[in-house]
Amino acid sequence: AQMGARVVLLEPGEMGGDCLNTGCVPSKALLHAASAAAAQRRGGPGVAGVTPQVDFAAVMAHVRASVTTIAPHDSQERFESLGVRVIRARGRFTGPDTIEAGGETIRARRFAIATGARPLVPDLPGLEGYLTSETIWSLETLPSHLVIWGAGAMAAELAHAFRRLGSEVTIVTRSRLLRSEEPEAAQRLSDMLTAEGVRILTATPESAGPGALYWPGGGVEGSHLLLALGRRPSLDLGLDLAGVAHTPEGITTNESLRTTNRRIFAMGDVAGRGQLTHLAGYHAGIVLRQAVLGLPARASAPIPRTVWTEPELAQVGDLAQPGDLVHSFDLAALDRGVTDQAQGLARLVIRKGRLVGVTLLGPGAGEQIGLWTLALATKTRLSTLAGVVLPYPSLSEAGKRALGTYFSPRLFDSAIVKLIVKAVQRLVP
Ligand SMILES: Cc1cc2nc3c(=O)[nH]c(=O)nc-3n(C[C@H](O)[C@H](O)[C@H](O)COP(=O)(O)OP(=O)(O)OC[C@H]3O[C@@H](n4cnc5c(N)ncnc54)[C@H](O)[C@@H]3O)c2cc1C
Ligand SMILES: NC(=O)c1ccc[n+]([C@@H]2O[C@H](COP(=O)([O-])OP(=O)(O)OC[C@H]3O[C@@H](n4cnc5c(N)ncnc54)[C@H](O)[C@@H]3O)[C@@H](O)[C@H]2O)c1
Repeated sequence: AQMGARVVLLEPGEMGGDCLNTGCVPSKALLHAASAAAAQRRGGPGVAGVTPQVDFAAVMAHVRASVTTIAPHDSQERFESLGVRVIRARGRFTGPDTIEAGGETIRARRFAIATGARPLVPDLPGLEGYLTSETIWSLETLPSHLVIWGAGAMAAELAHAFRRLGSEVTIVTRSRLLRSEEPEAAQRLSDMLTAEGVRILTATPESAGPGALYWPGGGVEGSHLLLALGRRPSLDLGLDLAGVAHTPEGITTNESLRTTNRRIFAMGDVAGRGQLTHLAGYHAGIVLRQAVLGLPARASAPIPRTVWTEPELAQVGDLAQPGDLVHSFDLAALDRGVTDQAQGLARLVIRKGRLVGVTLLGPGAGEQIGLWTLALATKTRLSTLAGVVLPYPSLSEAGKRALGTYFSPRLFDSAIVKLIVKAVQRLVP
């Protein structure tokens, strides 16, 4: 709209979507309060830890206040002030270039589908009265025992937060915690959650009750059950009438995010290429270039991801494949790691002399991953990265030290280097 296009926005729910109302923003606000509680409980060297006094109603007030403080940015009023026509109704395609919303039929040259995803609720006997990422934010009292089914990013973050605020927490999972993340970093994070008292059980539930899951020979009974089994793309949009192909994983798109109908693009969670807010924002830019400016664009940038626990687990690029070189550095071996009693690691994946993936586990990992994302996006050479001067003493040095373990043997164990040094020492005055 700001560039002069005529734009209609359809939204039946809260403006701002999942991230603002039920995802990133409330979860990070909750984690912030949980971190304060953990800091009190932990204390520090020569500083006694104390039992935190948690006022859960006040914690949730902070969660809601965070949402309402950010909400004006995504509000109907703001979009209208920018010249967008906002219709607060669900859209459904009625043909290849028409969509119906709120009793109106809208014909358009271009469409961008960004309908997001909804929590996966499995068909399980006795499953009722459960919480999801959409309903957990209206809790008024701290759950005495939160059972979380699933072990992805949402489970890790919310287990962490509720445990630190004082709930007993049990995660029930069919595999390890954060199974799509780098295995050692995920295992270390899992061990840290366990050390804080989160119970992790491996089981395949066959029935449920209020706050409870049961499997052959066992089960867990808590006060509340949270489903964290992933989110399924919202596809009930009349896509077949519009000639838009899709699978249960999302709308089928090419690298330019075009669907099987040339007029229609898909972006964000519904495109089935990952579920992250910054990915959705990146997709929006790719679609805008084509739909508004008529320029070509492809979604090919490296996308970082962070699990916002303490320590944070941040990754960009590829995980190691057979044949890759993996170089790591432990925060405990770093000067700042020693002074700050920091736990974590930096791990680089090198393929054919090029950096292809980075994992950081540690304080501030989510902030530091930006630099590595730039390195991957610009295909920066390893030698250039090794030459970057970083502030001492910082935890960001871990990545550079990991790179050092790649270069050291090449520099210090090389007969050629030794010969050159000998010659230089003899010849240079
Ligand atoms: C607990 C939790 C924590 C998260 N934390 C993070 C995080 O820290 N960082 C991060 O990057 N991501 C995080 N995410 C993921 C992030 O919230 C999503 O990836 C992001 O919101 C996706 O944006 P989107 O625009 O694709 O979809 P959404 O934000 O889901 O927006 C889709 C919108 O489409 C509307 N809609 C649906 N159907 C129709 C229809 N037929 N017509 C019109 N409108 C329709 C919906 O009402 C909704 O408002 C988190 C998610 C959860 C659940
Ligand atoms: N910090 C972040 O960026 C952040 C935080 C929270 C959520 N999110 C996003 O929101 C979305 C939802 O989060 P999530 O953690 O629910 O999804 P997820 O896909 O990350 O994890 C789903 C978990 O459920 C398990 N699972 C799925 N089906 C199952 C079944 N039938 N039985 C047993 N286990 C099953 C999976 O093995 C996995 O552990 C994700 O796409 C995630 O990327 C992002």
